[in-house]
Amino acid sequence: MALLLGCIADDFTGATDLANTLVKNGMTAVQVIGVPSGPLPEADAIIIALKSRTVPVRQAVADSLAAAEALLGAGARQIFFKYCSTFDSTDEGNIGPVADALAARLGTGFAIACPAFPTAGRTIFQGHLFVGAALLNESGMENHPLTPMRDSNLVRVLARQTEASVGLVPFAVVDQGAFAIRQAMTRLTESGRRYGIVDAITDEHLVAIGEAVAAHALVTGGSGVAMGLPGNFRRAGLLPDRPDAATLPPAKGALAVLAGSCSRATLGQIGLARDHAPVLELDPLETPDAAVLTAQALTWAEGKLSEERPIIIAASAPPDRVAALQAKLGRDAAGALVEHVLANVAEALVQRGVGRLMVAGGETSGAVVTRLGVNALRIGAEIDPGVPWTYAEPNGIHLALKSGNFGTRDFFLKAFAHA
Ligand SMILES: Nc1ncnc2c1ncn2[C@@H]1O[C@H](COP(=O)(O)OP(=O)(O)O)[C@@H](O)[C@H]1O
Ligand SMILES: O=C(O)[C@@H](O)C(=O)COP(=O)(O)O
Repeated sequence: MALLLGCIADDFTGATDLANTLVKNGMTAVQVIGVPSGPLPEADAIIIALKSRTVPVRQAVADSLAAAEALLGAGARQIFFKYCSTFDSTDEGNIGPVADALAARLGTGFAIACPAFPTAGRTIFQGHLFVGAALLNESGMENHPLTPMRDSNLVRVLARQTEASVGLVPFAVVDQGAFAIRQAMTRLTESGRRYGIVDAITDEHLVAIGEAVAAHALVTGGSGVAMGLPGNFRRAGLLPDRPDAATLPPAKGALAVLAGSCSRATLGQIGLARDHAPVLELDPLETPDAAVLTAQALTWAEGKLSEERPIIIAASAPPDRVAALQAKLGRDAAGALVEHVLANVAEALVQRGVGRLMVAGGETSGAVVTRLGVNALRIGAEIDPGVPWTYAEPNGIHLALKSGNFGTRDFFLKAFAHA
């Protein structure tokens, strides 16, 4: 099986989200953890999951270029740079600098930037990103612990992260389909734009955008716009029908949820789960000590592990408590403390028989998956848009990596009905 699409994702939940979209649209896809040191697995699409969303710019660029090299070396025909559907980044980056570096490596003068994901409520109109009915900067994302998003105008946000000039392919063009989009991109290129934010409100728009970028060396965006890419390979006769792309080995072992996301969605999911499953809420503000918090969690979990009902351990907190911990320790140290604790707990729980583990939060998932020594994730059935169960290799456990913002309120409970 020849590699068709080579993907670089800036966090681990995002990588799973993208892999899920590609599998649903008929590609086999494997998520590889970190820049691979050996040969890549066989698949139509490989998604290299990096933890590059919030690291220093220079490291994000170096890791992304190394990932691109591995994918190109394996024969990838197109490179997809996946970032968050809420465009999570800071004014320094890392979306702009990584896109710049990949564009230079691939020798391309233009790439789209389209994080839209209408199924999950992310739409773009006149360059402004909406989350449901709210502008990005009024959606709760303005309080994100690591990447607060305080401007919904993506042309402006991306322009702050790159020397290159950024334009817009507006709704009125996108709505006319692939040919019109292609013409608009040509006009942008001719007027010196190196990036085009592309409006999209429906899946039909995303499919048309996907078709319009068939010949692009580099595509950047959320998982939504990837839904149009398998069709390009199919039309080119490169992708056969793959009816069972999402089958995993049977799941076994005890159930657990670890939550490090402080998003509104995750806080709501924990709130609902309290009535149905044992929930431990860690308090890093009261006890900013990783060893003590880890011990608290493991003592609490004793005797509670079961194959029927998940235990839930959460560090998640509302914005005022997150801000208080950050004021005490600094933003990065606060995040790192909680990630370290949840990685410790994950490692110990797996040693104690947890075989089906849900992790809420992208950075949190990065810390947990790295600690567990996972090399690759095979993609299984979807629980909610953007979140599939996966099978971790070589560990043999089932993992679900939930973007903080994704999932219905009963997500933690219904997830295990699929496991
Ligand atoms: N109580 C808390 N105080 C401060 N930071 C926290 C707290 N709980 C979690 N965090 C940190 O917040 C960040 C959440 O980011 P992430 O896991 O990517 O979630 P999301 O998917 O919602 O973006 C992580 O770095 C996590 O360690
Ligand atoms: O595109 C998305 O929204 C997700 O795939 C994603 O990137 C998740 O990031 P976190 O919200 O930090 O988990």
